[in-house]
Amino acid sequence: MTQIYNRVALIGLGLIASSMCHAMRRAGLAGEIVGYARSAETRAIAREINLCDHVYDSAVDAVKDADLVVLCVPVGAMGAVAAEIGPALKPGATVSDVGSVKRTVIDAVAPHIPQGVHFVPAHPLAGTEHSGPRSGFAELFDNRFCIIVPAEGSDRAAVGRVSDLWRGMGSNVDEMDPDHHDLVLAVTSHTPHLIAYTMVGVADDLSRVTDSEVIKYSAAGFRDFTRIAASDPTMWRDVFLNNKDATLEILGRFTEELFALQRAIRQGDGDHLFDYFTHTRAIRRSIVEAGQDTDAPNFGRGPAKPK
Ligand SMILES: NC(=O)c1ccc[n+]([C@@H]2O[C@H](COP(=O)([O-])OP(=O)(O)OC[C@H]3O[C@@H](n4cnc5c(N)ncnc54)[C@H](O)[C@@H]3O)[C@@H](O)[C@H]2O)c1
Ligand SMILES: O=C(O)C(=O)C[C@]1(C(=O)O)C=C[C@@H](O)C=C1
Repeated sequence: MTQIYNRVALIGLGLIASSMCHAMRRAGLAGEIVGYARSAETRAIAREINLCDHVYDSAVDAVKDADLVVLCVPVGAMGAVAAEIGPALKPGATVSDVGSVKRTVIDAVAPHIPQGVHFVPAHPLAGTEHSGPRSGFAELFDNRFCIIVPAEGSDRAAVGRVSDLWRGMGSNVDEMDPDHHDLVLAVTSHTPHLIAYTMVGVADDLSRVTDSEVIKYSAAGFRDFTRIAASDPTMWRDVFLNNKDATLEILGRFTEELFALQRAIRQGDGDHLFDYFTHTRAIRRSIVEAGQDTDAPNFGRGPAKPK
């Protein structure tokens, strides 16, 4: 693979940024990778494990000479980071991000991108429940989608280079508009996380269960279903605060379906349950066949390292 950027700066050095470092190095996509994280502890870890070629103590210093700057912070922090680095960006550079929500991130970041700098928002549909600079691995993006969300009138050459970078890191690339992205992700990612967090909360409410039995008898169902509830609370707080309308819409639909199933159970309506499960099983099986599933490489199988 050939080098795409001379110098890439990653702001925020957690799971996604560290995986990008490993994946870019694996394919030789960047001449130099530099980084910045807000906390001194994260910067120290990044230096200790040689995550980047250089870790700066300020975001402004990190982005100064970068050809590509990728914002890898929680979505609620994107606007403030963009405001800080905006004046230091090199003319002709590209700013991208990896945020899980696109509309509010674009609205928060775009006003801080100076004339002559390109903005190409992106979202890799790949992650694990782990976070921090030690949790990344080169294969995270292999065979996963990265959704590019270019603004109308974006420089196509800049969009093309960001797309090539993600392809070089192993991803398949698609483009979407921001509102459609946020609705799709509300169904496929955001609401499932909320429900998983809730299921753990329900188990915790039954303290008799949590005290010992949830651990002792934790069946594969509970474990599989709630793995994602171990994910970072800051990241997920920000996702819900920034994708309010779409997640509330999907939650409303989810609740309606749940009530219908609840009624079927109360009324002993086995036909309803059977038909519903038959239909949804077929859909779930087709997802497995399409490869967008836990059977796909590395889905949720990052190294189980603490933050
Ligand atoms: N984890 C996933 O599964 C996943 C998948 C795709 C996209 N994303 C998105 O990627 C982004 C990063 O997520 P992650 O999983 O790498 O998180 P993470 O918690 O592993 O890392 C976040 C990093 O940002 C730093 N940070 C937080 N606030 C900051 C600020 N104001 N200024 C500078 N640095 C700051 C933290 O110190 C940390 O280093 C988020 O926007 C998230 O929505 C996450
Ligand atoms: O596998 C996981 O742990 C994830 O939650 C990854 C996941 C997802 O929901 O698929 C989480 C958030 C993202 O923005 C993209 C990917």
